[in-house]
Amino acid sequence: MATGFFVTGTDTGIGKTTVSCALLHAFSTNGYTAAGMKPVVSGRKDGLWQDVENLQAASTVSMPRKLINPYAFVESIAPHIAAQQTNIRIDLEVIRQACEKLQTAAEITIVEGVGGFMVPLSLSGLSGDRYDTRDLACVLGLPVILVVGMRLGCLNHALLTARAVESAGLKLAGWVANRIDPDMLQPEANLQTLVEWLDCPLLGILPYQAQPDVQQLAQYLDLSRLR
Ligand SMILES: Nc1ncnc2c1ncn2[C@@H]1O[C@H](COP(=O)(O)OP(=O)(O)OP(=O)(O)O)[C@@H](O)[C@H]1O
Ligand SMILES: C[C@H](N)[C@H](N)CCCCCC(=O)O
Ligand SMILES: [Mg+2]
Repeated sequence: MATGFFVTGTDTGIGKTTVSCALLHAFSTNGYTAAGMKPVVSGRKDGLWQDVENLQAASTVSMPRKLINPYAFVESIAPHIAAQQTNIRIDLEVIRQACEKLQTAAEITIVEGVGGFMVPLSLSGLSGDRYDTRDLACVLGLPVILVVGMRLGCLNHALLTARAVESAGLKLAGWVANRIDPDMLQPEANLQTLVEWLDCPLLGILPYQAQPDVQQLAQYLDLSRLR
């Protein structure tokens, strides 16, 4: 099995952190040491970057903040715009080295992306200067786990993302159905569609929980299905 996974999703706010934390718990329940990483975060609330806090809390090893989260921006905006505003260049090599250190400290590293799979990270979008979260996943060279936030529109987003992962030359290790919308119509038919159309294993179906409990949600994940 791989020693790390890059967790991407169908959008921002669809459960990447929730699933990443559940994965960390699932791995630690299975006897692995596990470290969470959020290379780039934007959006500080009440003095905290909640994604980083949650991943840190779900990890079994204690690592320096700078390694867990090399880049943190205050405003809740696209990271390359936040980077531009603060004159900070997101350096993929810095992230790669931090990830490598986490990987030597823990048996499994779970890296949460930012937003969806093709979020700009470079300061400039002019051709030649461009890189995004897909390039980050490639630099880390980790197999990808796709979190699908189950709501109307997710079929298109999930299939586009799977195609982008594959055309980047990365392995899709599995996908997770996260029931974020309790009122979604035809959830089973949508789920079945993705089972048929996504060419990677379904690792679990996480139920809707008004107050998500990542330790409980971990029980819905079957790590033995990871490809
Ligand atoms: N299974 C679930 N049931 C109910 N609510 C959920 C579930 N999974 C996630 N949520 C809620 O949805 C919101 C977004 O989840 P989360 O922060 O994990 O998304 P994300 O994809 O990591 O977002 P971001 O793009 O900001 O990193 C949170 O309020 C979270 O508690
Ligand atoms: C602020 C939010 N929660 C994330 N941290 C950043 C999401 C970036 C999305 C960029 C985009 O695709 O438009
Ligand atoms: Mg998150």
